[in-house]
Amino acid sequence: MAKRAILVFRFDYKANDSSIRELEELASAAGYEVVGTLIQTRVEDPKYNIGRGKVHELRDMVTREKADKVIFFNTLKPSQTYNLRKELGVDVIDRYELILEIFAQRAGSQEAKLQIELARLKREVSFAREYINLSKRGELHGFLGGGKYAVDAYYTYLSNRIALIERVLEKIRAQKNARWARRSEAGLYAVSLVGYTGAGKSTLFQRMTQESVYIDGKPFATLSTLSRRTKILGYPVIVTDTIGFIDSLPEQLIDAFYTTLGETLLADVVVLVVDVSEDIGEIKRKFNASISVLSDLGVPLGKVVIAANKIDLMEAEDIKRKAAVLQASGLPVVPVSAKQGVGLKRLSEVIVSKFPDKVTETLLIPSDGGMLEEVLTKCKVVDISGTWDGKIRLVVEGRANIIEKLKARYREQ
Ligand SMILES: Nc1nc2c(ncn2[C@@H]2O[C@H](COP(=O)(O)OP(=O)(O)OP(=O)(O)O)[C@@H](O)[C@H]2O)c(=O)[nH]1
Repeated sequence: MAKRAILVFRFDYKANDSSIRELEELASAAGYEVVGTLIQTRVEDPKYNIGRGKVHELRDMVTREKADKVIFFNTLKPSQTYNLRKELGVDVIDRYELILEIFAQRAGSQEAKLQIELARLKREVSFAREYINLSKRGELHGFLGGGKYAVDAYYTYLSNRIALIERVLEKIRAQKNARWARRSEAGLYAVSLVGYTGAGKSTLFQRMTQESVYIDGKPFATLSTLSRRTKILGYPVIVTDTIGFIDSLPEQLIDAFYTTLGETLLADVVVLVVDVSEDIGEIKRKFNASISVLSDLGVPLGKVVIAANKIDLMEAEDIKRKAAVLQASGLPVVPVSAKQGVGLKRLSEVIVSKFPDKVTETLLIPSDGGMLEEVLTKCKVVDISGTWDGKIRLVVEGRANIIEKLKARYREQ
């Protein structure tokens, strides 16, 4: 049975609907049933984050709705979490921990698991710091029980563990880079799908690779990077699906997920999937968030193609209007429906037009031996014919260095 959760929002000035919607989506992605929402507009209360009167209201709501958990939109200080738990008698977490819960549920690879642990530990460190400060000021009041010595020891343990995990992740990252280098050496162009969570990356990935990945319409369905080999208009390609972006993702989480997103740096083409069925305000907000993540990663915008997705849900006029908004960014925009397979040919053409170092060459290869198979896996064959002396004439397109190597191979034979 789904756990019952109450969502709490404290806004400084006025309520923000998209923040409310987003936390609801995150909570349901983590498997909670949202049984109540409490919103307050006021400055932060140091003890409970929300006002004391609201805490009483929240306690009544927890009892009435038989809630198991209270989830705060606002980042809670450890002492606030402690005070709220004591007052409410149920577990209290914030948005950061909720995202970690989702990540932990979806983590597949060793790398993803380590990244999540790292993010958790970093949060713990900031908690331990606050414990130390509170204990110095003599304000612990039985909070954490263990006293200053235990907290110091715990702090050291956390720091050592963080350093260790960072070293392991560094190694995994280096191995990945080497793998990518080998792929491009094998002639494969690399295409990465990126975008705001829920934009339809996994659906497009599945279309492009005709293989099934985990899709359930919930945020972060794709946690660890997924790569598949396929052909786009005849070119051998590695397509990679990446974790969904989310704006105002806590900075420590962005750090922790660098390894996953970092791969997009190495792609030849980055397809930014945007859900254009949403209203213009949402489209702009999510588009800007995605572009800023790409810039943070150092992805040159010249590599980026926008797939304006979910046009099956829209009128022609609306598609035009929204595509124009995205085109204002100066990036190429292709309207598509990943779900219904509309616009994918045009998308493929734009992707291929961005492949770097592309050359066309004619090769003459013997009809025996494995050479034909090798050529087929490494480049696009534009034309194929037989010669009078039993050889095969191939017109091929592909990466310049690969075709050079193939020609050298041929001369050797
Ligand atoms: N109508 C419509 N729905 C789509 C289309 N593409 C994707 N969807 C739906 O949108 C939801 C999210 O799609 P996903 O492919 O899981 O999105 P994602 O970007 O991979 O999301 P994360 O993995 O969470 O980052 C699913 O319910 C899909 O069925 C489309 O072209 N049209």
